[in-house]
Amino acid sequence: MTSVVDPNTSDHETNLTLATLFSTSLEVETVHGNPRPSTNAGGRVVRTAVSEEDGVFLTWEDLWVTVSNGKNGSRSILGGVTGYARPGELLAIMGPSGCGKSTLLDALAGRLGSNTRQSGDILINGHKQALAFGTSAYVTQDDILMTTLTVGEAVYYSAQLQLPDFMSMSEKKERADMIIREMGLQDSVNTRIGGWGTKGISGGQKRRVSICIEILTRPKLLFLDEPTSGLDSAASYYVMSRIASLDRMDGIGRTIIASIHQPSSEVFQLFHNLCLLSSGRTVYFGPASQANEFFASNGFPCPSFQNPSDHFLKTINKDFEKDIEQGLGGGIPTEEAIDSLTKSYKASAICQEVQRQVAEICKQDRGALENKRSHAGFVTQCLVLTRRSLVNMYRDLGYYWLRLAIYVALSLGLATVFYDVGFTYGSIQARGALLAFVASFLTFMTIGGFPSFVEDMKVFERERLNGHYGTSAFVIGNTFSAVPYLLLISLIPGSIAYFLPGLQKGAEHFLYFASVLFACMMLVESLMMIVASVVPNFLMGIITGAGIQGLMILGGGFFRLPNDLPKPVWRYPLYYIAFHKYAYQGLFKNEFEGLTFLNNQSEGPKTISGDQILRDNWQVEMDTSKWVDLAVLLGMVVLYRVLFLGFIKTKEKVKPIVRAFLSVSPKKNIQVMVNPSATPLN
Ligand SMILES: Nc1ncnc2c1ncn2[C@@H]1O[C@H](COP(=O)(O)OP(=O)(O)OP(=O)(O)O)[C@@H](O)[C@H]1O
Repeated sequence: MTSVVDPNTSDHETNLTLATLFSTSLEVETVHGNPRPSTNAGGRVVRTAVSEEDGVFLTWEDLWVTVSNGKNGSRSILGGVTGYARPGELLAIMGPSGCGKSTLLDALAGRLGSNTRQSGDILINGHKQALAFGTSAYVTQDDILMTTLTVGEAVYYSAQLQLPDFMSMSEKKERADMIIREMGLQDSVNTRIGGWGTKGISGGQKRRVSICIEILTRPKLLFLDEPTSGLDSAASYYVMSRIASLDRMDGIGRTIIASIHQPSSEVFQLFHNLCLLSSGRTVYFGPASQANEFFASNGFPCPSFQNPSDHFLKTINKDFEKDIEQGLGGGIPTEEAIDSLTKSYKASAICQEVQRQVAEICKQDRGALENKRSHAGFVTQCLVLTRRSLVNMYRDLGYYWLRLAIYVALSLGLATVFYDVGFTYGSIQARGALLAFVASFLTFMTIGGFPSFVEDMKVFERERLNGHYGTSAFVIGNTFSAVPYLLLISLIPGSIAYFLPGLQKGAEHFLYFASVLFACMMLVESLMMIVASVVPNFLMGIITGAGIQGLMILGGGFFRLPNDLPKPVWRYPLYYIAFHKYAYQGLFKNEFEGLTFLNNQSEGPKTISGDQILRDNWQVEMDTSKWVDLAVLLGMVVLYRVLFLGFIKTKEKVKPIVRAFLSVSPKKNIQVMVNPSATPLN
């Protein structure tokens, strides 16, 4: 087996060869609006004449990522990988499934999960800098999109949110239309994206919508995790060539890093550099055009008529060891082939050149990358998010319409059970039970919207990490868009449950009743949004939300009267924290104040005033008016929303601190690795 470095070549000659090797893939071509990919007649990638000045230089050196294996210690996912990405170049990360491509992208983009540990240096323009929140754009492997929107709406709303205010609406729309056309989605502009239960566009089209949204602002640093999955070979080629040609739009060099599974030979020619991984180890990092030669010189020549990328992946895929041993690997076990390639790469001049490039990039001081991208102003963001959320809520049957139908059915049930309660002594208990049911159970059912909240949170997290808008704008948009729907639910089912049983007459009394119902539903929604931001899982979130509400209902002072509540915990502080306390007391005052109840006893009729019932039966605090209770409820709505905002902001702030805390020195990592088969070569 021969190495790519000829031992007879002098250092000077080696450097010259490498200089040629690295520059052959970087021929400069000035392009005049040519939409074709930047390959020359020989099929070799050429670099367009772009400015590197404003571009982003990304380097990573000896990067390790490990995850805890519970009692078994740690497992390394990435083992000491080194590389770089420069403006005007497209770096492709390839390797068998599970080799660590997404992990490398996540590490570079600063988005590793909290159960991982990272070490090594990742520098942006030679500086240690936290990415995310707008410094880069990342098209993740999952397409997290608002399923109710059409392709056109998704991209237009995104354009309005991301593009700066100095661009007019028509300019923003023009940019969105252009990107939609570039990604070949013009025929699906009016098709809904679709999701669970509703078929919309195909998986490949969703991939392209995700890419459209992230390239709208022409980010300087773009990460793409499998951008071509679900696309046919022609679509893959066009999508990748559009991505590769992003530079030409304004002549600024873009740094693009994409993980890719099965590039056709045409797509392969678009790559400037190739990073080939196997079990987290670097098998090859260098010019894509030289990878074939590297494999051939190490005894793995690409058979004629075979796509080189297929050949590379077959050579280093050990997941199907038996088949490969029998038919494809020429008798050499894959593990051995990988070890040999990895060692050969480490010893090669290509590897040395990569390290030299990394050191050179780090030496040049280009200044840290600006954290703030110019995007739409705060007011525009709030307005666009409110409008988008209103449309989403209107079209998502599960968000409010199903709830409205169930509320109508339930209020009809209440109306029949409590129909015309009258003014006898017996009606006192009936009125109390009816009001408590409304304040507890009708509001409790708001948790039915939780799956939709979780979907909203997922979209928010993706857009937020990519810096599309701020957290406050999201909370405001989400709050205001819910108002009309909750008003509808408070008024329609509310009036059925109020008038048919014959509760206290008068517009003021009904409006108060509907306002309390509205405030309670807003509160439960806010509570569930807080839960969704902490527990983004349907089942666990619903159980958590239901549990919290169950405790508040118990301590609210109806099922056990206030004076009978056990003092520790239940009376102090839960009774005062539970919004149900204010809802029960407000509704009771609204209902009983001013009414008189009659008891026909044998010794003659006896009356009892509403005030007396409030004091003696329900133990209501009579020194405050019902309006104070409503004001407390509305104040709680604001407080819960502020808490929601606080939770998201704290999560954003705490995550990088936890990440930094978990990043330990490489040596420590090597020591904790217990699985020798996963130990990367040094
Ligand atoms: N946060 C994590 N916790 C535990 N294991 C993880 C974590 N992240 C990644 N892994 C494991 O690391 C390995 C590499 O995962 P990664 O997603 O990076 O692979 P990949 O090359 O992108 O795969 P694919 O091409 O199939 O998407 C997998 O075995 C995966 O299970």
